[in-house]
Amino acid sequence: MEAHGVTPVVLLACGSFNPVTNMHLRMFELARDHLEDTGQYRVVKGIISPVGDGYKKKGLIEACHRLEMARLATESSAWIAVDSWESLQPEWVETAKVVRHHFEKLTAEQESFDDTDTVKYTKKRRIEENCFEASSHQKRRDGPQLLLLCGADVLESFGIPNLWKQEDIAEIVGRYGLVCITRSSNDPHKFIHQSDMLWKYRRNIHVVHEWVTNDISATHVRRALRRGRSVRYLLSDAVVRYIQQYDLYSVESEQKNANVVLAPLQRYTGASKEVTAAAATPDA
Ligand SMILES: Nc1ncnc2c1ncn2[C@@H]1O[C@H](COP(=O)(O)OP(=O)(O)OP(=O)(O)O)[C@@H](O)[C@H]1O
Ligand SMILES: NC(=O)c1ccc[n+]([C@@H]2O[C@H](COP(=O)(O)O)[C@@H](O)[C@H]2O)c1
Ligand SMILES: [Zn+2]
Repeated sequence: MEAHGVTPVVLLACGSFNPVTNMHLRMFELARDHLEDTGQYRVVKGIISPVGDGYKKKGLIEACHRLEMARLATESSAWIAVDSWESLQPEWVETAKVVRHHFEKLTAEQESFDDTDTVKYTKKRRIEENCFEASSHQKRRDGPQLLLLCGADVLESFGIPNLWKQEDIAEIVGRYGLVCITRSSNDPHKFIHQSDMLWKYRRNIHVVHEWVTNDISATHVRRALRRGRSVRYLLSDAVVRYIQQYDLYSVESEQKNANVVLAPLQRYTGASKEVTAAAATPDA
């Protein structure tokens, strides 16, 4: 039983995880501390959802390896797990759809958990209320609230033309909510202030300031690996061993999708699959 007024929360992080770094895991810890410190939330679970190969990002290695590395990295966590659904889809899946999928899964789990006559009656009444205003529709049910967890670069990517559909951004921040971790060179507060849509839903966006600036990025890690440099302590030891075992990151692997347009840009612009200089994948 939750303390009165405390909302259980599940955090969902979508991304390439190519490979998963210690900073990806830190994001979850930072978000949990921040949310629980408000006294309003209790974070019950964290989910890492690696993107499918259909995303076509430059240097993106096979999902099976990215999934396995994420599994190894989360083995020592009691509350963060990896979910393979997104990465197993044949085509790239919009993030709004991934969030929806996990929300429906959580709802189904909750329903099978509290399937008693009394609860059935309450649920029937809720269905009749049929209210979908902002993230309040999540709070009307007893199940946890689902929040998308991301770094400030992903939030700022909402402003890149033809990368995100406006209705998807509205659904993510309006219906579910977002936790955004600051990242060097990004200013999420300024970005929210400058966007009418994000400003409208600002109460659903939790900005977490990372005071111990940590600029690990998977791009830096892949660069170090193909130069034969150590990446120890940037990734968990099990992930480092796995990368060595399968010799995962090389000059060749970085050329994967080098001539292919990123899936969302292909989908929203109808661009041909071949890349032109202007449509090259943005790096983080
Ligand atoms: N150092 C960091 N600080 C804050 N957020 C981060 C950091 N590294 C990754 N993230 C966030 O983790 C999520 C997954 O990111 P992603 O897999 O793209 O990692 P990345 O390190 O940015 O990789 P790449 O360099 O390949 O883009 C994104 O929401 C991203 O913003
Ligand atoms: N329109 C969209 O839904 C959209 C666009 C761009 C990236 N994304 C997602 O954001 C994440 C970004 O990952 P990267 O930072 O590794 O590119 C991925 O999970 C990707 O699927 C979603
Ligand atoms: Zn990135």
